[in-house]
Amino acid sequence: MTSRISRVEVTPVAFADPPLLNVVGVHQPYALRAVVEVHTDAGSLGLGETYAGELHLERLRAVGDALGGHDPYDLHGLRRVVVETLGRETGGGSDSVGGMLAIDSAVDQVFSPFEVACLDLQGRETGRPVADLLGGAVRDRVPFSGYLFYKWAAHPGQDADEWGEALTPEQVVAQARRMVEGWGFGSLKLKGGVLPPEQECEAVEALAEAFPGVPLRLDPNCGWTVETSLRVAERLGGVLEYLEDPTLGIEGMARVRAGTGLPLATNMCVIAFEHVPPAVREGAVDVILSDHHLWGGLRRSTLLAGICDTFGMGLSMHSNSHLGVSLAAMTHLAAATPNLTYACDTHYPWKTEDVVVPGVLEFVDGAVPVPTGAGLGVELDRDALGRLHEQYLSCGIRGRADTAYMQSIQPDFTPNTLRW
Ligand SMILES: O=C([O-])[C@@H](O)[C@@H](O)[C@H](O)[C@@H](O)C(=O)[O-]
Ligand SMILES: [Mg+2]
Repeated sequence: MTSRISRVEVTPVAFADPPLLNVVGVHQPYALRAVVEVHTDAGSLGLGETYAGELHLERLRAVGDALGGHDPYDLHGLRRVVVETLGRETGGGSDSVGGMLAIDSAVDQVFSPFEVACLDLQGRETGRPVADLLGGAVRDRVPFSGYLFYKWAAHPGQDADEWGEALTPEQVVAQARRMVEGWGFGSLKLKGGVLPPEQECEAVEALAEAFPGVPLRLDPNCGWTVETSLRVAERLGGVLEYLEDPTLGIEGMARVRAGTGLPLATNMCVIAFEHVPPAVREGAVDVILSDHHLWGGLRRSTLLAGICDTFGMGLSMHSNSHLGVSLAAMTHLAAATPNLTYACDTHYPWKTEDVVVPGVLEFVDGAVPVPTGAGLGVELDRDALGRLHEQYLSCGIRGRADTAYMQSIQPDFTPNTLRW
């Protein structure tokens, strides 16, 4: 008899996050995630992980409540449940919601952790790794890039963390050294948009000198005008593997791309399927950063990969602060995506706490060996889940608010978007 979903648990957790700086402010002392568990009446379990802002949690719970009796192998039906549930929540079916973008994007984001959990469950039941359910692994290890951030030594009122301050080129190089020595990363990405572009160029040049031959990326999250982007592209043309989101919007990116031979990548102007046609038409980008949390799960991410392939665009992978369930899902997806040839982003080295049992997800020479166990190959550490849930309840943070947190420390701060 086909097993049916009997119970869904959505558990928000908070884990310690260092004061990483970006274009809109600084990371709060805790990052939030939601762990999704899908249980069946046959005793099977599947895991997913996603964002944990309050509205998103509400939507996850509404969908979770609607999933009782659903066949966990029916992923198209699962998507219909998400569409119907969110449609009801916004006062009608998605067809009656004007604009579509918000609702469609919400559907993808809410669908994603349930899809991942159902694939994990299917893998556990069939004894196959999730990569096998996505067409099979084409690589047995997935390279990630070391993700460097300008940062303060500590959150206000706390002792310095183990990474220390990184505000100068020398400190950025020291941070990179720690990443390379600790995790073996063979490529590096610097989060920019924090300091004037000349200073960020100096940091990249210092990295190039300290790590000859290592592919480098710079991502100012639209901190620059088109003119500044072109100036930076000229200066760093021989140094960067790609420049990520130097400026705002498809049109702005297309203007930069028309003036440089340096490949441009994005996780900001192409974040949903409807953005792909205008981006292709206008020649806005060379590389799209996929993200299964945003693009509607693992199978839709492989659809995006096919589209990139068709249009001759490169494919890389985006990351936000995340835990081990997501790292496992990212690794299976990347393993089963032939044209994902760039090292993937991950915030994983920045966290000190996790919800999965340690030992499966290890970085070896900058890559994560694809878990070979059934499903995602990771197990929940129930004590850790409980502890991080308690931390969520007590920390008072209910959504990501980098700008508000920065303004609580520097009241005159305004986001650096298009500042330079
Ligand atoms: O964690 C951060 O501060 C990053 O800036 C993140 O929010 C971005 O979404 C991301 O890493 C990116 O590549 O743009
Ligand atoms: Mg980016």
